Amino acid sequence: MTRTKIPTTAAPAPTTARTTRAASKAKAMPPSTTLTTTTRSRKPLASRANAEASAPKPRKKAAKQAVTTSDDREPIMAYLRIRPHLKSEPSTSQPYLAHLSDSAVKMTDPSLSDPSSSRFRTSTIAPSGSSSVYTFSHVFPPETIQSDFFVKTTLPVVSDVLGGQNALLFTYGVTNSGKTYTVQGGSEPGTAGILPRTLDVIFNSIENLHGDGKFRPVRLNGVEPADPADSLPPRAEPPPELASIFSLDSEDSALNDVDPTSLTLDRNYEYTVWLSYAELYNEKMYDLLDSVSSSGASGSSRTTPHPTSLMRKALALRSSPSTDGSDTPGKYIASLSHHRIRTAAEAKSLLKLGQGYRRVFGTLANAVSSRSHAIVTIKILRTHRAERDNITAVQVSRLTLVDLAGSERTKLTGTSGDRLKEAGSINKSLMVLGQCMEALRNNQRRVASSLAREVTEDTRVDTREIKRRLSVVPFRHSRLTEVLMDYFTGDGGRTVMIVNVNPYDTGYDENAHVMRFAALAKEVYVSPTQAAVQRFPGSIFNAMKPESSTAVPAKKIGGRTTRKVTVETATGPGRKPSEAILEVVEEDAEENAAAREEEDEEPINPLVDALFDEVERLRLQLFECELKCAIIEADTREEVMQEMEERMHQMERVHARRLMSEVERNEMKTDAKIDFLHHSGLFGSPMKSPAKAHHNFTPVAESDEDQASHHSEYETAGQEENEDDEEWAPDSPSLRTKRTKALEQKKAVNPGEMDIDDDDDDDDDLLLKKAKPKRKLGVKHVVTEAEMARTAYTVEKAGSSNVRRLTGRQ
Ligand SMILES: Nc1ncnc2c1ncn2[C@@H]1O[C@H](COP(=O)(O)OP(=O)(O)OP(=O)(O)O)[C@@H](O)[C@H]1O
Repeated sequence: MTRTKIPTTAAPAPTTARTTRAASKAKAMPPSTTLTTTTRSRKPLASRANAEASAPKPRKKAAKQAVTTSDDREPIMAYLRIRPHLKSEPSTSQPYLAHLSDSAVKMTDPSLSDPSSSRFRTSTIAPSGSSSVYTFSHVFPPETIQSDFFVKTTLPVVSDVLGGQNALLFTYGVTNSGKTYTVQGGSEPGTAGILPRTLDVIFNSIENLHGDGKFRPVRLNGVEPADPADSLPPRAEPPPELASIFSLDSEDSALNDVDPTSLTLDRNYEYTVWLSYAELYNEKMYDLLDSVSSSGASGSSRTTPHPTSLMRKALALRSSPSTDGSDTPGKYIASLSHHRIRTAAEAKSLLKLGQGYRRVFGTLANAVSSRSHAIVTIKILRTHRAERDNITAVQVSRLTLVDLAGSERTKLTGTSGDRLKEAGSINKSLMVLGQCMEALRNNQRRVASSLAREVTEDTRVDTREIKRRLSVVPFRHSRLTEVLMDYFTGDGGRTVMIVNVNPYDTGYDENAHVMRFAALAKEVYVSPTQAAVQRFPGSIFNAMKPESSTAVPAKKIGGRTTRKVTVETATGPGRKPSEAILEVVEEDAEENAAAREEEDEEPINPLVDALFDEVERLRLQLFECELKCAIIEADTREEVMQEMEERMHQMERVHARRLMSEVERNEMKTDAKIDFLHHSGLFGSPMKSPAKAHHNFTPVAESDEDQASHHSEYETAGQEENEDDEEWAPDSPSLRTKRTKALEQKKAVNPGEMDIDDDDDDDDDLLLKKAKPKRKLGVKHVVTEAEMARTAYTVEKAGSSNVRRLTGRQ
């Protein structure tokens, strides 16, 4: 195995930790400015965290001098990863995301090019424009391989953590966009995700630098003496009944997929690595490595249902005490188990076990994809070799990796009932995360503009005035933001956001929201240089009780949710299907809410809290209404389209029939006229006697057979057309008979005079009359060849002009 040696950042001197913290606090301000603070006032309400994150604490004097340029602050790093189109998925149209450059993408609303397409749209909110350009720290095209992605996004972070800093890395994106693939990886060799690679790099780097594990991490940043038994993983395999139900396969190729990268570390230090794995499901925090207890399967037959009881407790969040050597307003998950790991393979097995439990509970909840946020925390305890027995010299750094659940597409997944509630919880936590980002960014901007005014106008700005204008950052309105808040308040360390997007078949609107979130997040500034190195003064440490003795409630806690679920076991070829009845007991986390409130240093304002709850409730309602509207809109559009299409077809058929009958009628009329002229002897031969002329005229009124055939034709056409059509059909049999009768009467009254043309009110005949003056029968007249040709041309022209008039063509 070849290893790449990469030098890591130099370890910060432990003695500077406090100074750096203070400086970092001041750095949680707008880009390029910072303000040194010396005092810490207590903040009212829930805004304390916000104020600490964003508000400057200017000294009353020399505020101007305190404003200095800072180059060590950076915005949240935002990386975009575009998911490739999978062969297993149906081929779709072009992606709506175009890769412009290494840092920019263009998103084009597909409904603009294909208005009938509804698969992309789930919202009735109009898009802001036809296309938008979004910029990121780096954009990774679909063909990016896992190792390249890891080196560019995560390796620097791992280096920081080994160097004594904290870091947060989280993935954000809609369902099916590739978040889990990015974090955990695929099943093919070489497709390990950033989490297993991180473990590989850590253990490659600390080879021969392992500490003896005398101390273990506790709370957010604390340490305590380790119990020798605690330092071993609790169990390497899941309970047998769960393994049989869900076929957890230990022969996973992902476990053997090892990243060879190694970082160069300071060899004066010894390291121990600790792992915890929690999930946030329905706004409740669970320990995935220590929260499932199983009473063994009682049934002996595989075909008969056997009861299994699964119990897990929701864990509370508590404020990190300042005695842990940090005044970071952070929260930690009380009673979350930390497991010491010695090899990367051990860590991967533990994670696999946790994923198995996550999958178990996810399956019990009928989830088809990750419906919970997974939080993996790797803590590294570093001790100088010269002080390996001194607990006060232990430094703690942590890397938190969060695989966020995708936002639910209610329209496309038909979410309802419990699923809607679950989706509501996910959306709530993601929404609050977005709100926090927005509030932090706005606060930082306000502070920046106030300080800029102070510098340019050389006037002192009232600090209280600045604080008043800062908005509350609602960290406490979701467990997710609560547990991550110390990263966003400026003290946490480097924060990396990975945005996953599937530009093929997921909701355009949802992806547009994700992009907007990313755009917002990368404008929030954090302090990557803040060393989370902790040194504990002996007096402080001795005054503290171990977390395990205070945090773990010994008594049985009420308020549990118990439900029975029937699960069909995994079946394979030759295996009979079997069922298992699982009793799932979930302790209600609300039980601990009172204790949680007690722990908070200051009570929250109930009015503000209630207002926030109301805002969240209304937003959720708005979201649901939008989805309902989208569904109704889509259905209505489809109905209207179908109706319109049907009408258009009908009109097309009617017009086609009209046109045909008109053309036929004109042809017949023209033929009849020419025949009439022939029979009346006007073409080419002298006019015969009037009696003969009359005799010759008669056949023009068609034979009975012809009349019958015409009659049936018109009847058929008449059935299909409007009644009006019959009126203006001048050659209808009835009209023809009338005309013949009138002609005969006229002849009887005045046999010497008879018009050749009797259809005076017809346009065509008018034209014909113009071309050919009336002639009296009995007058000897020879029609010349030129006259005949002119007449034929005029008749033809009249017929085609009629056709043009009907079809509307020129
Ligand atoms: N970069 C990639 N290369 C190849 N396949 C990928 C890639 N990203 C994702 N996939 C595949 O796409 C599918 C969905 O990915 P994944 O499960 O990671 O999505 P997700 O965002 O975690 O979804 P959910 O939030 O519902 O859990 C999986 O089959 C995964 O293997």
